[in-house]
Amino acid sequence: MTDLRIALYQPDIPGNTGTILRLAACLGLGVDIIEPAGFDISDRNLKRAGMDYLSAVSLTRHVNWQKFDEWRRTSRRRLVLATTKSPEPYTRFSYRPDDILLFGRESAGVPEHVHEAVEGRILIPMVEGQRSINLAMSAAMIAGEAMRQTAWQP
Ligand SMILES: C[S@@+](CC[C@H](N)C(=O)[O-])C[C@H]1O[C@@H](n2cnc3c(N)ncnc32)[C@H](O)[C@@H]1O
Repeated sequence: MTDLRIALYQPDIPGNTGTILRLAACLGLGVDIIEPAGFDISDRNLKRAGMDYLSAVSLTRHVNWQKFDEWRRTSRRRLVLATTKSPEPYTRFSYRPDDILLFGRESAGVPEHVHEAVEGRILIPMVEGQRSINLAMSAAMIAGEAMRQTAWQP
């Protein structure tokens, strides 16, 4: 497998997940949802944001972090975590075409053990004093840079 993927760690807000699923459907990116999510996949706000694009997404749901991590290690993929706690700007990181871009939950990011399990940690630099960028916005920015560097073709 060589597809670039977006993974969402226990997402809380269905509209963000729907927006990311629509982005992935349009760009041909795979998506992994690491459960438990804070909503059901049939949530009407997810459907409103994802619209009819949802049926076109290559989506895999993983029952928990452990199962997801086992799967991605077996498939020898790197995990690249987007986090406000990294000093490394996302534009300086060298992406591979089969990387999994991992994003934390809206309420709390990812726990420490997930932070430690990944191969890369990247930051979208922000103005001093600002806390974080919307999950779907940060996914679009980082996926865009990874696609640019790896000459991704939908
Ligand atoms: C709304 S933010 C989470 C904020 C959360 N309170 C925290 O402390 O991490 C949701 C996710 O978007 C991504 N994100 C948001 N802003 C980011 C930034 N400036 N750099 C890298 N990732 C970012 C991260 O993956 C983050 O876990």
